[in-house]
Amino acid sequence: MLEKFSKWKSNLTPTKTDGELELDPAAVPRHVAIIMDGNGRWAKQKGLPRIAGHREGMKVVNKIVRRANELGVEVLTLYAFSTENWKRPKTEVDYLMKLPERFLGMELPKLMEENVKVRLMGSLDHLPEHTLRAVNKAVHETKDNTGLILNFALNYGSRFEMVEAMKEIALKVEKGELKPSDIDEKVIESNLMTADLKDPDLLIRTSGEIRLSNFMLWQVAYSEFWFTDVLWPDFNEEHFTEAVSVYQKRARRFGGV
Ligand SMILES: CCc1cc(N2CCCCCC2)n2ncc(-c3ccc(F)cc3)c2n1
Repeated sequence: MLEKFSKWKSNLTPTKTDGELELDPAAVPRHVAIIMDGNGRWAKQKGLPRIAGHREGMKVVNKIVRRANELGVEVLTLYAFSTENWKRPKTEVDYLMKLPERFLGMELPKLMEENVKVRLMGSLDHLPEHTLRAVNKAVHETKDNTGLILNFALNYGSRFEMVEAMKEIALKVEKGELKPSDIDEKVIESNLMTADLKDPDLLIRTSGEIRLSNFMLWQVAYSEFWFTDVLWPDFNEEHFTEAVSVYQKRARRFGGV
């Protein structure tokens, strides 16, 4: 089983340079979701504080958003902060909560130029006011853009999302808007935070961990998974292109249905 898993992991560096990877523009995954893992480990390996890894990781977000947009990806979901991350030291959480405004302060003009639409998913009401202000401003300013949907998962947890969906459905049954026999996959999906999005075609996780970590558990039921040992701060456009190339090869092998 272990060697089966190890097949999933790509090498530390792309097997080919970007120029050699042939991608089929008609078979680009519409929705790519990424668990951006390995920031703390990257910092530790370099003898730096953990926040240095998060800062470096934020620069990678920029590069991958650009590459995804270039390739024609429709939705890019990035797992930026999980419901479990609140357990980290306060100093680290405080630093993380400043990253959205730092990122948007630098990148929002370019995101506008590139017709990118910023979207959020998670329990946003628990975020600090300054974080909320920054992300809501970006969502508002980009709401009419029609290009790549950049979906940040902030204070997101899949089990919480599913519990909330079940509560909403139970309420609709209680109010007589729904019968229990009406409840099917479509009803559940329409009550999830991703109701307006297609499921991820490709899930990428960096840093060598082979786990979902309570991320989009319902939505990734049929997704292709691509795990890489590369730590997020070392992840680059070539790694992203390689993940898309591997996705396309698998799709071809399984008839792409
Ligand atoms: C709130 C925690 C957090 C952490 C974080 N990291 C740290 C963890 C993962 C690596 C990437 C850098 N980033 N990077 C961008 C954002 C961001 C979020 C929303 C938004 F609208 C614009 C940017 C971000 N947010």
